[in-house]
Amino acid sequence: MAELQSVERALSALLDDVTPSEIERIDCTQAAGRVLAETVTARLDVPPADNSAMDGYALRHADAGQWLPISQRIAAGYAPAPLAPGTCARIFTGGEIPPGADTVVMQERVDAPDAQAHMPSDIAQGDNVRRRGRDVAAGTPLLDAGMRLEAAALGHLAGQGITQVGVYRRPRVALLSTGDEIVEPSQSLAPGQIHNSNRPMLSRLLERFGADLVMREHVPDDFATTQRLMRRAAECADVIVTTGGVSVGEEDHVKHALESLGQLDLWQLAMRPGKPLALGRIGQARLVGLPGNPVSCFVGAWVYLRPLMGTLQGCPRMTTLPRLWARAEFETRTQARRHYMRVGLEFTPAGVVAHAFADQNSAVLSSCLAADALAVIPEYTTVQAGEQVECLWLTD
Ligand SMILES: Nc1nc2c(c(=O)[nH]1)N[C@H]1C(S)=C(S)[C@@H](COP(=O)(O)OP(=O)(O)OC[C@H]3O[C@@H](n4cnc5c(N)ncnc54)[C@H](O)[C@@H]3O)O[C@H]1N2
Ligand code: MOO
Repeated sequence: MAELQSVERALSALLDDVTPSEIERIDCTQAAGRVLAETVTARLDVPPADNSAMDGYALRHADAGQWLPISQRIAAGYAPAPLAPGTCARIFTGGEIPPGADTVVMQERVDAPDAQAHMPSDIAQGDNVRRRGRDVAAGTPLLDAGMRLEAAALGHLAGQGITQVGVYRRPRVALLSTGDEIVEPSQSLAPGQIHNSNRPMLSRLLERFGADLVMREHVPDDFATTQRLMRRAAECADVIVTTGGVSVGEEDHVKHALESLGQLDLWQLAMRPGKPLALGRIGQARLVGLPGNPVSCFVGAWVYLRPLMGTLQGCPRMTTLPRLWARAEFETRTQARRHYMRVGLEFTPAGVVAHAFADQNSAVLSSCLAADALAVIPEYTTVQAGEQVECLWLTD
């Protein structure tokens, strides 16, 4: 039997000479979830001028403790006039501080019976003034290359009046589902058949990882068709993901087709689930051959496809999953394969607790439903309930 390869070895074989795809300029309205390919420098101060943090009155701090005539009214959106000495200005949240004023008093603290207002004396200079450039100063770095553009980053870009950004092209992925027994969810099952549950599950995970799914095909269990569809996939995709057909059976054609078209880099891993996982390449395209069992696909996607998508998109954060320690609410024992157990995490005041779904068989997709993390149980280890286990947090 072939020697089992470590997950680390497989990851380095998979990622070693992978470089980020080309850069494209896109509209910010289309940029959610994309990976920034350039450092963005702020060109504007945010806020662009000193403004009020409260509805109230703007004054010179030197005039605190006095009755002051109200010389102007400043709503947000309008340019103020300079503040006449010895007066105050009615001002609203977001209104620009008039030249000459340096402090705002919230209206709840002000007695203003008619056109005059009494300012309290216990105020500090600068109170309730949001200074120009407090959030972002023009000329400073705003966003770093390699970050995924999510809500706050998109808000920051808009705050700068930026409408286009350079991002890495999304990796093109071909998803091939092998197996004569596999039928679409819309079809009813004949004896021996099962529905294709891996395809929608992997499609969703790949989309979360930033992939552009350019081909989805069912591949029957014959060598010539497997070879033909894999060749076609290599022509249109950066990454070919196959499911099933990588084990040792006579109907497992993926490895042979891969060897005939390109090269098999690595096969047979010391991990559970996912032992027969195959890695290789056809021309420029990478191939990740996931075992057919749904849990092997789910775990394989998090452990291999996420780092691959991250590397292709120039996003270092996606190449590893965040790790945390949790108290095991279960017992388990491993042999020669490292076990990636699906666990739900409970965040308690006393720490994080990991609950494992009772049936951890690789054909039992139910174990992934409430999985927040993969508890990584090393080879030849016994875990007792109450012990700490290291978990990989399943986050985009
Ligand atoms: N003699 C041996 N047999 C097996 C070994 C072994 O070492 N020696 N390894 C076992 C392990 S571990 C795994 S994992 C499986 C993986 O085999 P394959 O990758 O060739 O996958 P298939 O046989 O095609 O399918 C496995 C299982 O998953 C079901 N499946 C496949 N595709 C889908 C899909 N798209 N949606 C839902 N379910 C799917 C398929 O019907 C099978 O039940 O091999 C073991 N055998
Ligand atoms: O390696 Mo298989 O995925 O354990 O069942």
